[in-house]
Amino acid sequence: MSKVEFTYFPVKALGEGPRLLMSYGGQAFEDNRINPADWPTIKPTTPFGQLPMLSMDGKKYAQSLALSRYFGRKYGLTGATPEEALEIDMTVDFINDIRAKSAIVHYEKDETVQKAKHEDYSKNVYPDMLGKLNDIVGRNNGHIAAGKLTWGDFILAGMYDYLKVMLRMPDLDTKYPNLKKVVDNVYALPQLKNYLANIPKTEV
Ligand SMILES: N[C@@H](CCC(=O)N[C@@H](CS)C(=O)NCC(=O)O)C(=O)O
Repeated sequence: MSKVEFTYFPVKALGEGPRLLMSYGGQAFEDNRINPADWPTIKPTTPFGQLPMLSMDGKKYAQSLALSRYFGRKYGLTGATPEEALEIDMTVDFINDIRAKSAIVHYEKDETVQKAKHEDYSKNVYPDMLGKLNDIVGRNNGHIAAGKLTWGDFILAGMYDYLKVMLRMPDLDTKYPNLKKVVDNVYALPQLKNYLANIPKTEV
């Protein structure tokens, strides 16, 4: 296999799941964190005009969840049965739904509308979704599905700090404590020690 290069912005967000998974699997990769000022030049060279992107064996691949599922398959993290794989997929999709809801608020340009949306979602949307996710993790032994470590745990762990910012919920750890358990379980994996010791600390 030729050199593997992973390209994303200098944040965790949608890139950290795949980065963590590659590190877990011992996959050497060039961790290309681009300067946002260079994005307009890079954009036309990507499969869908978006990042993250994985370059491997002369091909370019995109979509953070497809990349993560691919590494999950490679490293035996997709569950033991099609039903376990389904359970992982559905919970990852749900996490992504939470992220998408928060993005509706976060990227609203009108400040007054944004404030109103944030208040509405904080009361009527986030508690239900986060409560459900918290309960799922509670039933799965500190994991998002199948009662064990799967690629989906890496998605939640990689996105956790970003979610806190997007949800404007600095107290996420204490409000929905099971979510933090998933993060802690992933970040305690010995396979990640080297990667975690060497990444920028301030980014989300
Ligand atoms: N569904 C895609 C979404 C990718 C995406 O929205 N990427 C953003 C950064 S987080 C992006 O490339 N934005 C720049 C643009 O669209 O020009 C994935 O999960 O990879």
